[in-house]
Amino acid sequence: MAGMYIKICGLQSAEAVAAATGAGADAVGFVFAPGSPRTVTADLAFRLGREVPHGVETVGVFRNQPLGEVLETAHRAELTTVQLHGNESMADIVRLRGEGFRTLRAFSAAAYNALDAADKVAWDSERILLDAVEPGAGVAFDTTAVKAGPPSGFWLLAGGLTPHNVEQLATTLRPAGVDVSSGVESSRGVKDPQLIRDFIGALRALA
Ligand SMILES: O=C(O)c1ccccc1N[C@@H]1O[C@H](COP(=O)(O)O)[C@@H](O)[C@H]1O
Repeated sequence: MAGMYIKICGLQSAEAVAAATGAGADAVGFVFAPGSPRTVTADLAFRLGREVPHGVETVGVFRNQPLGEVLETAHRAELTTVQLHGNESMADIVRLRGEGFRTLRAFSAAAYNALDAADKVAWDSERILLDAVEPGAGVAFDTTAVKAGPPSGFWLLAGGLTPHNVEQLATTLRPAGVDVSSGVESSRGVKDPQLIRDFIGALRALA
């Protein structure tokens, strides 16, 4: 698991960013999706992003927002990466890449399984994330969906991960990486630096 990609999402403080990057996270996430308890402004994400070591991705999380708004926020916050959690298209991904951003496209396991064969091939060539139906709610991922036919390319596992279950789920499902938010919080929307370190430590301890 030493090579597993780890993203810690929904950060709102310098302390949480330091806990994630200090423990060896590959990516930190800032939520811009409306209605989340973790939403930040572009200015705060920019300031927090300045504390992130070179090589660690700074990911903005969006959900069904107009692409112009996504681009403006991503440029203003100087993000490296845009994560899309709604009905965004492959054309949106191509446009974002053209503007210099890396991308992650999230699907619920059920939505991914419902893709037709051609769409699956297309999305498998992108970096994708498989999540619970309600992202950011600590709801467990439906593992049966992936056991039937996991993506063939780079994919992240998310949804209800914690320091206690991540090693077992990652070992069983074999994603390229994992993404967590609720499972490293002391209460909804409030990150716990020790839980962040425990989560990363649970994976990094395994060679
Ligand atoms: O974290 C949020 O509030 C959020 C809101 C809207 C879309 C995505 C969101 N977060 C993503 O949800 C998973 C983490 O889920 P969990 O809380 O660990 O169960 C991760 O992909 C976040 O980027």
